[in-house]
Amino acid sequence: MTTEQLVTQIQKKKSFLCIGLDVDIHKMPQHLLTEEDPIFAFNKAIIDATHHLCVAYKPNTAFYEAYGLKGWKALEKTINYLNETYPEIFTIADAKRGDIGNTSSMYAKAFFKDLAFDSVTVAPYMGKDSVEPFLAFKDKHTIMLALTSNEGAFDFQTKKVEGKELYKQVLETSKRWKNAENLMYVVGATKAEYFAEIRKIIPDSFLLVPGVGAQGGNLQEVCKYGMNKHVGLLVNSSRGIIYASNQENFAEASAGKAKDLQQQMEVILNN
Ligand SMILES: O=C(O)c1cc(=O)[nH]c(=O)n1[C@@H]1O[C@H](COP(=O)(O)O)[C@@H](O)[C@H]1O
Repeated sequence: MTTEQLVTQIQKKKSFLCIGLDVDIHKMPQHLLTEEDPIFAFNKAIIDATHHLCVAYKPNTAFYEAYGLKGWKALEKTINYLNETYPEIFTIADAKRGDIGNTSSMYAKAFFKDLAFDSVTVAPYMGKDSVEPFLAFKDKHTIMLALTSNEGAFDFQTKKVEGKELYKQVLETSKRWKNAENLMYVVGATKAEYFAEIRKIIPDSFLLVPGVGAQGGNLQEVCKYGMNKHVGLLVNSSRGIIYASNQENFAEASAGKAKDLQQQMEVILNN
């Protein structure tokens, strides 16, 4: 999917919501456990109930890898279902990959070709040759960790190296890489006070913003400092939406939570 197509969807749906499909079989409605593939059954129900309220879904691969082959199969069924049924949706494999060049090429192939995701999250730590293999894919997007939502972000990312915070160096340096137009960045919603500085370095890039909902990030604050003229934000909530209820009506309850966020986004977009 191109960035222009993503922007069109945001304008059409009046939403820049990304729903995180972080499935934990202990938290899902227990009546689904009798299904042949409970993880896929859960995802399908959530997707069918919420697809009109969001523009992206983000399965975090950890929640699938934890269940071995069955989990990977459910991930494959989920991305195929999204691509076949709702091709207008932007898909994110939250895998946080990155390795020496030839290994990164295989990771890129796994998520962009075999599983046909629109984007994948990547760690910047190993540098240019670990990220460029992902950037080589046309109309695919590499979402690089910049300033993450967790407490540990202060261990390295905000530390100054040669007078400048590491996350700023990540942003400035990566802008010069080959096919950098395919880069997006992760900035945590819990770090709203950093968005203005970040926008000075990357005014036009899309930002994936996790941390609204269960981690306590504030949507209005994020938008105030992080939004650009093309919106430029994908705000993610996972647990806050998908575990709204573990009863028979779980999908409806998730749609209610998604609608709450979508309506707040609509107000922001109309202002
Ligand atoms: O890359 C991510 O998506 C990510 C980066 C980050 O800084 N913080 C963060 O929470 N995430 C992911 O975003 C999701 C947040 O989930 P909830 O806290 O349940 O909304 C999880 O899949 C996290 O792994």
